[in-house]
Amino acid sequence: MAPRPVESGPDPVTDTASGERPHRTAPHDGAEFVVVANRLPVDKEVLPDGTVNWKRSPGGLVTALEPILRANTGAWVGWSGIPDSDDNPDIEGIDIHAVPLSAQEIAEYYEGFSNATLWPLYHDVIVKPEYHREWWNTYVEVNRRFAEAASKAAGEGAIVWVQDYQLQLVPKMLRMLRPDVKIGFFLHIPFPPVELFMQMPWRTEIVEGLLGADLIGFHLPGGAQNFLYLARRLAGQATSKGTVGVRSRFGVVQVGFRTVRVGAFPISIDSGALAALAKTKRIRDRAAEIRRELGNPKTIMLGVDRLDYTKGIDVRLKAISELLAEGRLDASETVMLQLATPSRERVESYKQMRAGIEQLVGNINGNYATVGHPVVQYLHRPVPREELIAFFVAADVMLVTPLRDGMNLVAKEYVACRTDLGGALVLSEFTGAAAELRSAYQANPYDLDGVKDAIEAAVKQSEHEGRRRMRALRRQVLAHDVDKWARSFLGTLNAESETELSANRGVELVESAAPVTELPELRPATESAVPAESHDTAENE
Ligand SMILES: O=P(O)(O)OC[C@H]1O[C@H](O[C@H]2O[C@H](CO)[C@@H](O)[C@H](O)[C@H]2O)[C@H](O)[C@@H](O)[C@@H]1O
Ligand SMILES: Nc1ccn([C@@H]2O[C@H](COP(=O)(O)OP(=O)(O)O)[C@@H](O)[C@H]2O)c(=O)n1
Repeated sequence: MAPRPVESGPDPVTDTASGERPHRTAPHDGAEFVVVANRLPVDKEVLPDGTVNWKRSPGGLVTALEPILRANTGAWVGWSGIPDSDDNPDIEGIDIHAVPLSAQEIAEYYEGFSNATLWPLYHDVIVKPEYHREWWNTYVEVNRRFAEAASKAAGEGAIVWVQDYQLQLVPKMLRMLRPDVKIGFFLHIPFPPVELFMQMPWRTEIVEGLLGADLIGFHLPGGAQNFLYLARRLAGQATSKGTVGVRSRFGVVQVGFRTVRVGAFPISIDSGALAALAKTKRIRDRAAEIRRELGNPKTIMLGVDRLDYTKGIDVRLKAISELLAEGRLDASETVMLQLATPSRERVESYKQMRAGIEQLVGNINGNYATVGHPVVQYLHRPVPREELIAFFVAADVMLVTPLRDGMNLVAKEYVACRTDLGGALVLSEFTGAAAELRSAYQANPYDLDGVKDAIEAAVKQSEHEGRRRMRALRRQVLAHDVDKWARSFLGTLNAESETELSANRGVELVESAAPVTELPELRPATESAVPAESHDTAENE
């Protein structure tokens, strides 16, 4: 069978509802730089007196991109997070283009295809992905609306940066509407192993959707390599064959006359700002107060997560329960504080997981708490930013145990906050962060004995060992912040020729293959950090 070119005619992704090819929208004195993300960079807050306030979202993406947006006539295309709302908040310096979603679209595009199909499929099928044709149709339709909004927002020759798994069809749709713009795409979650991706009924459409971009970024080289393999096998495109590096040795897919680059750009946090805040008297005083409020135990362990089955909250609770049973942890001198932000609460797998975790918390406290002294303290609510930073400063051991996580910014935030070189980080090997944070106490979250050993080692570490490890972790996190992430991605997107990217010289294209339906013989690496190549870590420098 002949290879299917990406830009071949009528298909469900790029055709309009009327069956006509989309028209290029009229020109373009819009923004020079456009971010397209599922969510807007602001959250709606209704004050007690009824007035509406739009608060900047706390995430790293907004922090990293806001200065670039303000410096360049920037626009942001996204959903407000509210059903059926035509709110279009005014944000100084950023042109906001809200994409309204109906209740049905939220159910089918956001909760359905994004979070009950793609999310579990891309996270190692920890729960079973659901494949429903109506969800897919709504995903296509909503992606089209985002592409149309981006097309309207972008000025002639603009740079458009599309974010994440909810919008994988936007690059191709936008290219059809606006061939003049430069398109980047970044995937914030893992890109799955080929064998798992092949389950997806619409796998070719997704690969082709992404190939509409000029640069496709992943957190880890393994994800980039999985994608290159699929571009060759499913979309029939010629691809480079060398291994992909971190912010270097970019892969290449040749799509007709267009060259699509594929690379690894591990995201990070605003580490300098966080460290500065963590050092303030206000935060240090609050951290000391938190320790007192928790009864001044010898060891405070902390978990900070969205309540998501990928985060392995159950793993750490089971490990703690067994350590207490075996007398390796003493309930009278240990407190585990688990902060869990409510997330995707209408998705069935999230409801089930919440019930399981709350039962584990109850079991541990039932067995080991004394009156007025629960061993596990569990808060199911959002926590204000400064309070969260004080928790990081107060905690002796940070537990980050996901079964799979694209990056995990919490691990980096904890490290950034430990300006005192105190504390210890227990980190799952299956996070993106594990490839960089080599001096953490790393463990395989599927090996409960290994997790227990890592927790025990972290709790019992000597001060000297703790300082040595934290110093190395901090070097890495401070040297590689979110600004470096945004600059390296945009710098690569903007580089006109391969020779501008020194690492990209000598790319050899391997021949394209016909699309396959059977599983490939050669298995590219999973996106796992195991076995991890150390990302050019300042830690090791
Ligand atoms: O928008 P929600 O459905 O409420 O979910 C929140 C975000 O979760 C995901 O975060 C991922 O991105 C992080 C930053 O790159 C990364 O560290 C983490 O490992 C990922 O899970 C999701 O990718 C975002 O789109 C969501 O907005
Ligand atoms: N209770 C909580 C939990 C997380 N967070 C923040 O949410 C972000 C979570 O990012 P992450 O990369 O660890 O994981 P995802 O939730 O993006 O999958 C971090 O910036 C946390 O500080 C929060 O503000 N409050």
